[in-house]
Amino acid sequence: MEKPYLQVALDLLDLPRAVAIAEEALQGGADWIEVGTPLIKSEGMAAVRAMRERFPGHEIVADMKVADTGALEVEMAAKSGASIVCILADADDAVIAEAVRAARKYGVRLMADLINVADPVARSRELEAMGVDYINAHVGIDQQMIGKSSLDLLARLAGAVQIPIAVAGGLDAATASAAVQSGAAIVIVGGNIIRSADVAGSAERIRSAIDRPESRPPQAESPDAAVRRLLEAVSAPNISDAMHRKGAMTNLVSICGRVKMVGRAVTVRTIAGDWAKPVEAIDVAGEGDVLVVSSDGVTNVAPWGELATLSCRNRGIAGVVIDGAVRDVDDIRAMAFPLFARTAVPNAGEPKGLGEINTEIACCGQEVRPGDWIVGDESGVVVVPRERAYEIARRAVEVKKTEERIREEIRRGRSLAEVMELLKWEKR
Ligand SMILES: O=C([C@H](O)CO)[C@H](O)[C@H](O)COP(=O)(O)O
Repeated sequence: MEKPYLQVALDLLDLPRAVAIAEEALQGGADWIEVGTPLIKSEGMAAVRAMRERFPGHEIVADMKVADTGALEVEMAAKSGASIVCILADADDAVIAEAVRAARKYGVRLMADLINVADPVARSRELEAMGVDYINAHVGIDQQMIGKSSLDLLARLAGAVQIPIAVAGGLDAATASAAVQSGAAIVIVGGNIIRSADVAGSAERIRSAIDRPESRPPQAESPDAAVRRLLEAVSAPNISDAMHRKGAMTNLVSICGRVKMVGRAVTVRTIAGDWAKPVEAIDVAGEGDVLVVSSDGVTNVAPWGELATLSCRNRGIAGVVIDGAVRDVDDIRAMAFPLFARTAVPNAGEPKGLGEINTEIACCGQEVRPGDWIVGDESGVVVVPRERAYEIARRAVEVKKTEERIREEIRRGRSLAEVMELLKWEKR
């Protein structure tokens, strides 16, 4: 079998950054350079021309995602220097036929992107018969965030076509290796190369994984464990960014300073400073849960203190959030327990049993339901709705990755405004 190609997808907005990142990726062993769809939308065919001029010896792939006017768009990309042009596999046959005619006329190859195709096997066969040169088993970035896998799509295509198959969608070294073992001839990687602080090193790791693929048994993981693992890897600000800057609780401080908290909510509504319900909720909560206590606006009485905290720690509870006051702060700090509250007061309330456990509550400006995910760190606390937890956790990981590369470019001497092109992207 021919050595698989590594195609780096430059899904960036800024051409000089894209050129610099392409250089580093080639140093790390990438072969083909993809001018990503976001780059084409931001910079147009100038991006394809620039890559052709800067990298004359490499295949330049223009990810046009052609949906209409097949001939015109293939011609534009070909005349700008692309050697491979990407079209949407789902485009009408009339578009595909025109794209194939233009590709032949201008001496370029066509890659059909299976993103969102209902019957990928049947469509791949049709595309091969129509003259498409490569099939791309691609799961798009938004689809990846809800758990769709490009490896699953690739597996469905086994033996379906004779033309080379590319694979794209969230690949890293381990999944790139698995893709090659499943027959991929071209491995396309975007985020896990271009957003890394060490682009050349990341490309190199993927290069060696595809050149010497290893079999690793897939790790079984429950959906809850996956969400927890992902949320533990990111910060509360990463999550807030992933939620379009929503979900943050207000006016809370981390009583123990530098602690991290991740868990599913057990909610408590307590009334008039009652501390019975919050304490009873400790026995309702399980290991890894977070108690979220709404205290009815009361801040002059503490429904929480050291003994409750100790009890939580014994049960393996991940943390506590109270939109009111706590006491015994010095003892709690000695335990370094994740406790978030508005303030501290010395007086406790009475254990009257007023309130409810595990009902929907309003707490620090957020609605919290039992089972929602709660993440806290020194920046504050965010609430992640349970039905979108996996997606938001995945998106937060992407936010963190994006920051890795930005941080590296700032370390190299550029300003944040320059890296982010703030002036260009101000809303007009
Ligand atoms: O084609 C892509 C996507 O639709 C954005 O344009 C990506 O290049 C492709 O998904 C590869 O990128 P990663 O998924 O980040 O590896």
